[in-house]
Amino acid sequence: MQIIKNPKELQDTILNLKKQGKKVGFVPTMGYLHDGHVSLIRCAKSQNDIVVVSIFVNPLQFGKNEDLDRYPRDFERDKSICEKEGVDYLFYPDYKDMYPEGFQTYVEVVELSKGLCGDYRPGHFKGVATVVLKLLNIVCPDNAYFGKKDYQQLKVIERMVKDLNLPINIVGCPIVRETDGLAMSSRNNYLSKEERQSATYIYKGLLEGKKLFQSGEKDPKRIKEAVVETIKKAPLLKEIQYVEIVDKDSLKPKEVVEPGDVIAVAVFIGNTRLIDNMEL
Ligand SMILES: Nc1ncnc2c1ncn2[C@@H]1O[C@H](COP(=O)(O)OP(=O)(O)OP(=O)(O)O)[C@@H](O)[C@H]1O
Ligand SMILES: CC(C)(CO)[C@@H](O)C(=O)[O-]
Ligand code: BAL
Repeated sequence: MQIIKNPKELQDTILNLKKQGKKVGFVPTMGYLHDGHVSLIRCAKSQNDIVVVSIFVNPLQFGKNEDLDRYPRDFERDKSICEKEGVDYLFYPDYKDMYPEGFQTYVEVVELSKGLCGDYRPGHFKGVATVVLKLLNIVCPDNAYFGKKDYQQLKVIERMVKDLNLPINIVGCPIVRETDGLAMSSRNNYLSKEERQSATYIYKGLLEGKKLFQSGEKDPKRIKEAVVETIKKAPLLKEIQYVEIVDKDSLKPKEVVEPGDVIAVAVFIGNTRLIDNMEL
């Protein structure tokens, strides 16, 4: 596995490989890799000749009072996971490589960045779209892999790729969960033992919502109530930011719930903000 820090060097390397007819798969991450990331890497391995993983904690997508400084980082550990998974190139740029002096170009996917996390993390999806467009332009992949755990992010990126005619196939991958249902996330690392236990109520809440829908309920208010009531049982719950039932493509709230809609939640367990969702 080759580790490359310089964007131009990676771009030249990949363009050369593509001239040789190689198919390139790309998995963008912020590092502190877990089995959710590994599932994306394995999917990329199975569908491409060359796999590129990036690790970059993108300051542009963090709000002023968010966790940029304490976001977990362990490059050596990430490196050995990537090596073990057969990654070909690990892109590990510095801030100044991604945002050199004078940087002033941003991308905004206007409507899909509103609602859900967009309401609680102003500017977040502008930061995500901008860095992902840069990464896609640097890596020039045929396929790029994103987890459905960050459902709104996936939709924002799919839309950006479509709107800007990028010749890239975006692949959405299933959520990987711990055995008790908690969606894997680098931020789970912040949780104390008691908070980790409380966090299991998020998945339980989503399951309650799905169960109610499967029993015939179509009123989003009732389904939301069932989700909220269950999540409220979490002893160390600090705040439920949102529980919404949305259309899987437009992310607009539903009046009548249908198969394919998505229940999306964001909660604080202690000081840790966790998101999750479930397709109905
Ligand atoms: N449990 C998971 N299952 C599937 N994909 C995941 C999972 N967790 C993260 N991903 C995906 O991995 C990619 C990189 O995400 P990121 O590095 O931010 O990890 P994360 O665990 O989501 O971190 P965070 O705690 O910041 O949300 C994204 O496409 C994200 O959706
Ligand atoms: C897509 C991404 C790597 C952009 O920084 C990040 O938002 C993430 O890890 O989900
Ligand atoms: N996993 C999405 C990146 C973020 O929360 O900033």
